Amino acid sequence: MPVKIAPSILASDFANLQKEIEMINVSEADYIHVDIMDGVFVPNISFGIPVTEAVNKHAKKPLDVHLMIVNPDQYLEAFKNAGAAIISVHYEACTHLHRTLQGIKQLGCKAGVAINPHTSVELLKDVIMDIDLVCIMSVNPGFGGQKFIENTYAKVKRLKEIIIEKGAETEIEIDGGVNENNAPLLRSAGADVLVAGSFVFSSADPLDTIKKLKKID
Ligand SMILES: O=C(CO)[C@H](O)[C@H](O)COP(=O)(O)O
Ligand SMILES: [Fe+2]
Repeated sequence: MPVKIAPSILASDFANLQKEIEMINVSEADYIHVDIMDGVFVPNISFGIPVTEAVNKHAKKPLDVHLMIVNPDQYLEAFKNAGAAIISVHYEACTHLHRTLQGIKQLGCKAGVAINPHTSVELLKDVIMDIDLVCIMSVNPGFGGQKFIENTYAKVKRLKEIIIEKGAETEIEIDGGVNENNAPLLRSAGADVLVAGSFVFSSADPLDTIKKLKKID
């Protein structure tokens, strides 16, 4: 499978969101990454359900919804109804992760688990068969435009080993500080999906930047 690219609209121009979505629609991107921040789980507030719904009205690519919120179970159905194809919850925000994953799947969405930089991939071993996508955070969640944490490569490699060992079909997504320098290294470590916010939207030609990321294989 070729690498998948998920531009994060967190770094886009919110006042021209429709235009930004239309750019992603005609690009080689695979998903639209939607960052939901509640100001409690992370020290920032982004946007929520109505904006996700508005994005979905124009989107021609699946919405990859990254919930950086406490009590995610309470909002799963609302995000499904707002258009989410993939819903990722944070490991650190779920007391009953297995139950939460079943809940996401029952809604007909792909079930993702995001892990903070301090969270070991070893903690996912017992639930890996139930996870469609692991989102390894390569920055501390809450803000776009942060510096990539180098330890991520080792985490990707180890997680890939666990997935193979267990015979799971889980995809590995990397989120935070992805750029043209670390993308090929992440790919060879075992990454399947690369989220890119600032790198895409701060570039002079976002369409071309997405194309370049897609070509790293
Ligand atoms: O989840 C996120 C932040 O918590 C964003 O998806 C991530 O930061 C992407 O933005 P950038 O590529 O600018 O780092
Ligand atoms: Fe994200």
